[in-house]
Amino acid sequence: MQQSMPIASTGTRCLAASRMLHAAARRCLPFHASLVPPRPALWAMPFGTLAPASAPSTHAARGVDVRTCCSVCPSPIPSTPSLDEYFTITTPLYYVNAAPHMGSAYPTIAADVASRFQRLLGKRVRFLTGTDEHGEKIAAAAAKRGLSPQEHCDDIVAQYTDLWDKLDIQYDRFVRTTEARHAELVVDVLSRCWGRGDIYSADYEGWYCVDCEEFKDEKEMVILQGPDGKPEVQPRGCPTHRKPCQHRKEANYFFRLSKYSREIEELLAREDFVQPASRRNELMSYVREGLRDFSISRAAVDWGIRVPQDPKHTVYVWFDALIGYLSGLLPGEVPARTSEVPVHGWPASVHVIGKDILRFHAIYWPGMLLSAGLPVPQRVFGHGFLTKDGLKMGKALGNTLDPQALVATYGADAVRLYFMKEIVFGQDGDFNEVRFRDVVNAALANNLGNGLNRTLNLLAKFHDRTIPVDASSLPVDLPLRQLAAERLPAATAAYSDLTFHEAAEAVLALASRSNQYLEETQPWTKLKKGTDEEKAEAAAVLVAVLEAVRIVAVGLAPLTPGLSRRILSQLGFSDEQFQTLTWADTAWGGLKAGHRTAEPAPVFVRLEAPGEAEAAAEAAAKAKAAAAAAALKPKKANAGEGKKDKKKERKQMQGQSAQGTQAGANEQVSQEQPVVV
Ligand SMILES: Nc1ncnc2c1ncn2[C@@H]1O[C@H](COP(=O)(O)OP(=O)(O)OP(=O)(O)O)[C@@H](O)[C@H]1O
Repeated sequence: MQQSMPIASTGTRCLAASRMLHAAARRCLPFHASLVPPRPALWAMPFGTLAPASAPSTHAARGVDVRTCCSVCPSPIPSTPSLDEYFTITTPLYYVNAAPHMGSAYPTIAADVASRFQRLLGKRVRFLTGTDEHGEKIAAAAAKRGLSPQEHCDDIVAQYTDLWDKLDIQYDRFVRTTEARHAELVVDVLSRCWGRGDIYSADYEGWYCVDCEEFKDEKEMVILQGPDGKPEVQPRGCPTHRKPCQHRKEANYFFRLSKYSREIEELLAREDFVQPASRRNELMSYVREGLRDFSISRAAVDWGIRVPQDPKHTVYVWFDALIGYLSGLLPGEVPARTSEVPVHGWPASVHVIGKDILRFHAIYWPGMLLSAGLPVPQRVFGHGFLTKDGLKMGKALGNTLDPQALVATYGADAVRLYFMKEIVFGQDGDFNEVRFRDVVNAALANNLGNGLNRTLNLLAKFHDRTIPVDASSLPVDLPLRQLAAERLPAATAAYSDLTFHEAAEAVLALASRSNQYLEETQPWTKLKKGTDEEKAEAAAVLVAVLEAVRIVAVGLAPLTPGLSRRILSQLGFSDEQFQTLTWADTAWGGLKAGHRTAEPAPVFVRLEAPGEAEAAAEAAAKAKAAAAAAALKPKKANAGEGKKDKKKERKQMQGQSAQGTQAGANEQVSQEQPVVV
């Protein structure tokens, strides 16, 4: 554990240093020297600015490792490679008061999509997710279940990791705030803030929302309606949780947030710090009204990290949880020290969070980081709410949608695509299951899956599953090639901006156009009866469609990784090739003459309502039995027979192979798919 210095001496040393800013501090501690006004905003400094190689440092002069020599007087922060090489993204650290719901899955899917895209770009991605496990709400939830808080947390965390696996979430690190290393880092950060004179003891009185774990300003509280529509006796309530707030008076330790008002205001003035931009104004006016210090300890809460300077207190759950973004980045083998943080992917490129916790991330958190001598995150994205009857879906209200059931019924790709495509990231959105099936079927089953299957069947029938010409040899003004050149850059920009619905639309437009192109050109006719020239033209159409679908598969890989893998497998690419894709693979020209595709099989099974799926399966089984019975009867010459055969043949040529029914089978399709190397 980190040593805890007596408060007085800690404060004295730092205070002394800051009084001597122009003299000794400048000589001895570059960190303190950085406080000498005028100074540029810390977030504007590139890595290494806090500890320029040329800066005089007594630490360095003494030959001491600057990262570990001093935790009380903050040591200089070592530099890391360029920020451009990194992409560090975080989800909220979810509060484990109850099982995850669709609202918990939503930002995690978004962060996964963003990080998969950045990996394709070749960035060194750190995707951090995890859980916030301390505080009175957790202790109460555990007691209600007759479990110890730790047992309760372990159980809920297992539900999160299981859900992330089922949703195909490829995180790099799952942080838990009950980890010993996390506690060590919290103590270290707290000691730094203490050392800066930013922590003091005071009484506080106010209205507390236990569900938010936050004191509320009276003016933001809402009048709650009683069951008969009349205001309740206790009229003050939390605007998010619609529950009464408790009036509390406590002696706590406070963080001097007000000291960082100017820096935070400057930070918010930066256009790209808080996104979407519409959320910035709200925060700006909150800051302009004057930032108040916030309490960072609780005397009455046992389930938390002890404040080493006063062990009667535990660290306030928000001060504790935010530091999870730092402890989660530290690899197991390095000491859990603040000075290690910037060499392991900090600052975050983006924190993805809900709009409910924007104030903590865009105001309190930067204040804490500035005090601890760390860079602030580059971007904070406050997404909207999934709602039910106009209210935020949440664990506290219990009005949730179960993502486990949704994935079990429809598969991960469908869930991922729907929420990213249909709800503008940043705005609120409602869920409707019928619409969900319609949207996903239109995009993935009809346009993409069916189009691919039809084309592959034609290729199998007329070209022995072999690509006849290089896709790169097709004319640059070919409609599909032109559209790909236009839409893929749009998708690149949209993924970078976290406007996922635009990315999905840009890529899917190519899938839809491919299907249309197939209808327009009708290659099956020419392939069957055409001249040599016409046959060559039709072959080129097949290549163009398959190449477009290949590009769609790469372009959709961040959104629907399972489906993309299945498509590429159908196109004859190995699993290894899928694992090593890059965004450059969205360029036209990947399919080469002589390349063999796989035996055609559906890549996406149409979604149907659970009951309908069973009914359809039953009907299919009956039809099969009837066909088998009919086959046993002696055949009669029949004029209609030839026609039927023709129809059947045409259908086969168009590749309209019977697609299965239930979407759960989509995952199975992927497992059963032969991978052609
Ligand atoms: N309805 C929702 N829509 C979108 N995101 C949500 C929703 N509910 C929770 N989240 C995400 O989870 C984050 C908060 O995590 P937390 O574990 O506190 O969830 P919660 O369900 O809101 O909890 P509670 O209902 O107890 O307040 C939010 O900032 C947001 O990113």
